[in-house]
Amino acid sequence: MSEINWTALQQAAKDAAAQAYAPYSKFPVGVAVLAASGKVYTGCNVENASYGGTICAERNAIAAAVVAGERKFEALVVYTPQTMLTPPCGICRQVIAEFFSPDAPVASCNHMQQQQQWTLGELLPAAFTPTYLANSTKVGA
Ligand SMILES: O=c1ccn([C@H]2C[C@H](O)[C@@H](CO)O2)c(=O)[nH]1
Ligand SMILES: [Zn+2]
Repeated sequence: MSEINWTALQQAAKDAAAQAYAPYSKFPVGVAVLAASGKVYTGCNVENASYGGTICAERNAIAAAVVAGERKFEALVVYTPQTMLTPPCGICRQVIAEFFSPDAPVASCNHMQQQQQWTLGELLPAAFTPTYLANSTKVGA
């Protein structure tokens, strides 16, 4: 694994947060993901008048990377202009687990230059991953 440039990832996540569409929550979020290719992709939260249609910054960043051909990732950074450092929500943890290994770092940073870090395995232990599907036995087949 290459050395992770946290400062660059934090700046990319902050720039993405500036594009957040969050008129309802007023809670802008930006995310940067580092792909195994070395490229960085970003996403912001995109809310909807039908609140359940909202998509988090994490999932938008991962989707942007996937459409560019990426399938493996080394790090994810969340930026929020909040005093409390916010980890990804449950749905996003599941989407992160699809493409990140359990020991991959997931970090949260803010406008106060603070950063907190977890591994994906800490955020989502015993994750349901594609491995389980590959090992499935068809009942009745
Ligand atoms: O890690 C997080 C947490 C929340 N949100 C978004 C969803 C919604 O637009 C707003 C408030 O929950 O923040 C994210 O994008 N990422
Ligand atoms: Zn989320």
